[in-house]
Amino acid sequence: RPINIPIKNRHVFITGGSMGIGLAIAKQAASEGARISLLARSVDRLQKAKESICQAYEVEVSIFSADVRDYDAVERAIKEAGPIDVLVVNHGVYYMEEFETQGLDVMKTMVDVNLMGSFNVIKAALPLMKDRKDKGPASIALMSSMAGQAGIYGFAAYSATKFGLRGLAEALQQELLVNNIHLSIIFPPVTETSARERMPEITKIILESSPGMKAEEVGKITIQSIKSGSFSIPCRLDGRAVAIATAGLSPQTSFLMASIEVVFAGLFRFVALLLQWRGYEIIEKYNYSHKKQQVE
Ligand SMILES: NC(=O)C1=CN([C@@H]2O[C@H](COP(=O)(O)OP(=O)(O)OC[C@H]3O[C@@H](n4cnc5c(N)ncnc54)[C@H](OP(=O)(O)O)[C@@H]3O)[C@@H](O)[C@H]2O)C=CC1
Ligand SMILES: CCCCCCCCCCCCCCCC(=O)[C@@H](N)CO
Repeated sequence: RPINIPIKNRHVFITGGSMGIGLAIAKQAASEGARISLLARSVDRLQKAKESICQAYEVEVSIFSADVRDYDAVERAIKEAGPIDVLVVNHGVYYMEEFETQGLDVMKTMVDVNLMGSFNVIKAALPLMKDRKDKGPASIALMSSMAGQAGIYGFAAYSATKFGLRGLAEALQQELLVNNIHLSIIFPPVTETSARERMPEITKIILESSPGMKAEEVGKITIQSIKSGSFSIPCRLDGRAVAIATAGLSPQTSFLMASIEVVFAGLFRFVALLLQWRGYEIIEKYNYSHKKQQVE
């Protein structure tokens, strides 16, 4: 069913809100009159983020320093912040490398921060979210990635964590229906943020056809789509196409989008196969010209 989730005068709590996409989401929510809480590790960056929001908008901003891997620290922060109406689980780390050479310690960091960290945040926030004053429709939004809709060369471990968030969102939505809490999951393409982007050559070539987005655009779309209760949130036309191709058994709050998914399912599968074809061609050419062994 279609749903409306108000933002104005409500409490929006954003993990990883001190920079990049999280800060852009915070600024968009602030511009729409929300009370903001930010959680991240570096106090310095949190302070700067708070200043930059308060300079532009007259809203209350609270900051909390905690590592999402530390459940007790997360719980303390959330209890201090008070009942949450919109929880944006945005924190995340990414390291792109072939699975074979990437260290297990690096993979574990991604699992611990991206997946376990998200469990910690949601688990700590749920009791307070159920306790929210107005009992109006509330939201939990998870930050995935287009690499959480499709596996891409060099993203093996990262993709696994971002695919994981989708399973979490689909299952949790069924549990939280009774509490009028609505799940969203965002799938941005490569976004210009401060984070360093070292990646394999092949990954670079595959991503060449997908231009970068600005964090501000992702922030705008995220808040706008949370308000309209969208479950899957693609960020651009290409993302929309991938979302239709990978709709699977995910919920859909828009009758229009549901109809498009049903009618064009076959066509979008065809387009997906063309994309794979092109991707595999890139990989085969690269391997051939670098004289890597190739199985026919
Ligand atoms: N940039 C991109 O191209 C894309 C990014 N994404 C996803 O969007 C989200 C944000 O990415 P982006 O803005 O680029 O990232 P940034 O690196 O710019 O910001 C990450 C934020 O998360 C916080 N953070 C990182 N680790 C922890 C931790 N252990 N505990 C608490 N906070 C933490 C950081 O603060 P601090 O370090 O101080 O803790 C910071 O506020 C991530 O989930 C990412 O996977 C998805 C698609 C594309
Ligand atoms: C052989 C397979 C071909 C498939 C083609 C699909 C094309 C989609 C490109 C989308 C790129 C999204 C990357 C997300 C980056 C991210 O999450 C950041 N953290 C890293 O920059």
